Amino acid sequence: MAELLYFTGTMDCGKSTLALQMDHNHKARGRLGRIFTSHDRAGDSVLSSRLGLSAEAVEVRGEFDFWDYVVGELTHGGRIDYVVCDEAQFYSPLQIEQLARLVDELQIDVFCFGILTDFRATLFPGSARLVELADRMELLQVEALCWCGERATHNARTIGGEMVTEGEQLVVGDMETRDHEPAYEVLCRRHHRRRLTQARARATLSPEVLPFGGAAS
Ligand SMILES: Nc1ncnc2c1ncn2[C@@H]1O[C@H](COP(=O)(O)OP(=O)(O)O)[C@@H](O)[C@H]1O
Ligand SMILES: Cc1cn([C@H]2C[C@H](O)[C@@H](COP(=O)(O)O)O2)c(=O)[nH]c1=O
Repeated sequence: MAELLYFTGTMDCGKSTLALQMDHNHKARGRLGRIFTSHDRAGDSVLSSRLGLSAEAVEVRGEFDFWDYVVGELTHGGRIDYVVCDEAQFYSPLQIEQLARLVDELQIDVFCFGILTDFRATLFPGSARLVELADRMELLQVEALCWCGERATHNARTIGGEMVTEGEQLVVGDMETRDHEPAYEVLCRRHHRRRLTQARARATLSPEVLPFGGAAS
């Protein structure tokens, strides 16, 4: 029976790597799939992982219709056994519903990967719809860590190391801090609530109370 699966976790916990591995494993068994993504850091129409792997992908824009795309491919003689959908938090609720329809009506496996919540700890609309519709959700096993050593559960947006809470929901970015440019840092809930980023902790806490001797980079 086909399934709609949602693999989720914070930023930088290995979701895109797993997406590429899932594609590889299914392909290796002769199954045919398609890869989709949206606003990948590496650019348009590519699914990239921080481990250096990448693959061509179909870019999912606002008007993109998964049902029309797949039916079009099948009508023209194509075969699709599964789809891999990265950065699924950026898909619209309607697009998530189209994915569920592919599972139910065409028996296509749908593997989605994405973060649940934004920099304000609010669900992305696409992620919320996935939580509502997925057959199963899996939290990635590789734990991204907060600077304090606890499991990171939240995504913070930073500018110059300071956490910000104003701005657009969608701002493509990575974990390295560059002057005046938005970046991201993963934190435990306690430190996300207190807006205590690594830079702020280093500036305000004495080295004795910082974990790892204050040396975490
Ligand atoms: N130099 C490295 N050596 C080993 N693992 C790394 C390295 N750089 C990144 N990683 C791993 O890659 C993960 C990020 O992978 P990625 O698939 O890009 O994450 P996500 O899609 O969840 O943001 C990190 O959590 C880490 O485990
Ligand atoms: C928290 C948050 C993240 N984003 C963006 C930043 C990245 O481009 C992606 C997440 O990619 P990853 O592969 O999971 O690292 O999402 C955003 O636009 N808004 C946010 O609030």
